Amino acid sequence: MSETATLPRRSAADRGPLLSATGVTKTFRVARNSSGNTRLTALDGVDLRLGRGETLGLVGESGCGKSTLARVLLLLERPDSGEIRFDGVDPFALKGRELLAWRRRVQMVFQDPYASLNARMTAADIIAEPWRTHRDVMPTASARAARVRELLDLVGLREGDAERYPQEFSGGQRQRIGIARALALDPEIIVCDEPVSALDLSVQAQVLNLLTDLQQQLGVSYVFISHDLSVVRHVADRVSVMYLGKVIEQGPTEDVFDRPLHPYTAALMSAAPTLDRSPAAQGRKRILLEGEVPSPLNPPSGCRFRTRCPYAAARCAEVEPAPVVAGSVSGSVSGSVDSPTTPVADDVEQPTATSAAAAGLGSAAVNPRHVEHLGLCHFPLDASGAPIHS
Ligand SMILES: Nc1ncnc2c1ncn2[C@@H]1O[C@H](COP(=O)(O)OP(=O)(O)OP(=O)(O)O)[C@@H](O)[C@H]1O
Repeated sequence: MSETATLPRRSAADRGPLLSATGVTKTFRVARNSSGNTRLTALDGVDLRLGRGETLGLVGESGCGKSTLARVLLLLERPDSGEIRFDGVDPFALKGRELLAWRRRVQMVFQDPYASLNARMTAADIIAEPWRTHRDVMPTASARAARVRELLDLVGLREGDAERYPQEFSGGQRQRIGIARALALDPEIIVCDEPVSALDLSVQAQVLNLLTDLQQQLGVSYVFISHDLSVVRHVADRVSVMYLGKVIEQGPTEDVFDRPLHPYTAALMSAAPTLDRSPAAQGRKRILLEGEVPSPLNPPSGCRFRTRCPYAAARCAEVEPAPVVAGSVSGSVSGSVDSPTTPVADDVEQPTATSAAAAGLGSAAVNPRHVEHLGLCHFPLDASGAPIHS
C-alpha cells in the first residue's frame, strides 16, 4: 500500500472506542403537518460506540433513523446537538480540508450494486474515483493503476476486470467493485447499508464472507445496516436496535438476539426465522408486531413503542423510560446495575462512566462493565420473554 494512503493513526495503547455518539439529535425542517410541527426528529439522543475491528449491527423498521445515523457517522450530516468522537476527536469541530481528511476514514458500501455504479465508467475508474476528491492519497497514474490491481485482487476480482463495465459483471461482482471503491481510501470504518439485500441468496454468503475476511486482514470496523436479522446475527459483534429515532436496546449480538430486554426487540426477533432449537429459545414468548411506526413528527409521549407494545401500562405514556441493564433484570428487580448476567471479556472496549451517565444511569459509581447490554423500557423482559413488573 502506498505510504500516502495511510493516515496518521493513534497508537494501539491509546484505546477507547474508535467512534462514539453521545446524545446525538438530528432534526429536519419539513412542511407543517396536521399536528403543526415543522421539525421532524430523525435522531433523538442517540448513544452508541463502535470498537476497533468490530462490526456493529444497526436494525429497526423503515423510518427509524438508521440512514440518518449512518450519514452522521459518515460525517455528511451535522447533528443538531450531541457529540461524535472519532478516535478521540470531534470531527465536526474541524473545517475544510481537515474535515475532508477525516471523511476519508469512513467510507460506504451501498445497497444496490446495480444503481450505485456508473454504467459509463470502467471498474478501474470506479475504484479510482475517490482519489479524484482526495488527490493527495494516490497522486500518480502509475500508483493509481497499481493500487487498482491490488484492490481488485483483494476483493476477489481479476486484473483483466479493470477495463470492463458494470453491466458486464454479475450482481455479486458489482458489489465487489463497490467494496473495492470503499477500500480505496484505506478507511478505518465502512458503513454497509444493506450490502447484500439486492443479491441472490447464494451470492449473499460470498459477499458476507468477503467482508469478514477483509475485516480480519485489514482490521476495518463495520457499521452494518440490515433488515435481515439472520445476516446481522451472522456478522455483527454488537447490535443497536433503533425505534423512532432512538436506540432502544444495544449489546452483544448473542444477548440481544437470545435475551432481548425490550419488547420491540423481542417483536423483531419473533418475526425472524430462528435456527435456535434450544428449549429456552423455543419456549420464549413471541410478540406479534402490529401496525405502523408512528410519525417522527408527532411521536408518542413517554415510551415511543407503547402504542404497539402488548405490555404497555399507564406509566409508559407518562414517563420516558431510562435505560436498564441486562444483569439487573435476571431477577425481579429492574433499574439496578449490579450482577450482570453477561460476563464481559477484559479486552472488550467498554463504555465509560460518562457514557453510562449520559445514557441516563446517572451515577459516577456505575461500573462501566455493567452497561454493556442496555434496554430502554419500564418493564424489561426476563429470560422467558415475560415483562418484569417490579
Ligand atoms: N432530509 C430529510 N428531510 C426530511 N426528513 C427526513 C430527511 N432524511 C430523513 N428524513 C426522515 O427521517 C426519518 C428517519 O429516516 P431514515 O431514512 O434515517 O430511516 P431508516 O431507518 O434509514 O429507514 P429505511 O430503512 O427505510 O432506510 C424518516 O421519517 C424520514 O422520512
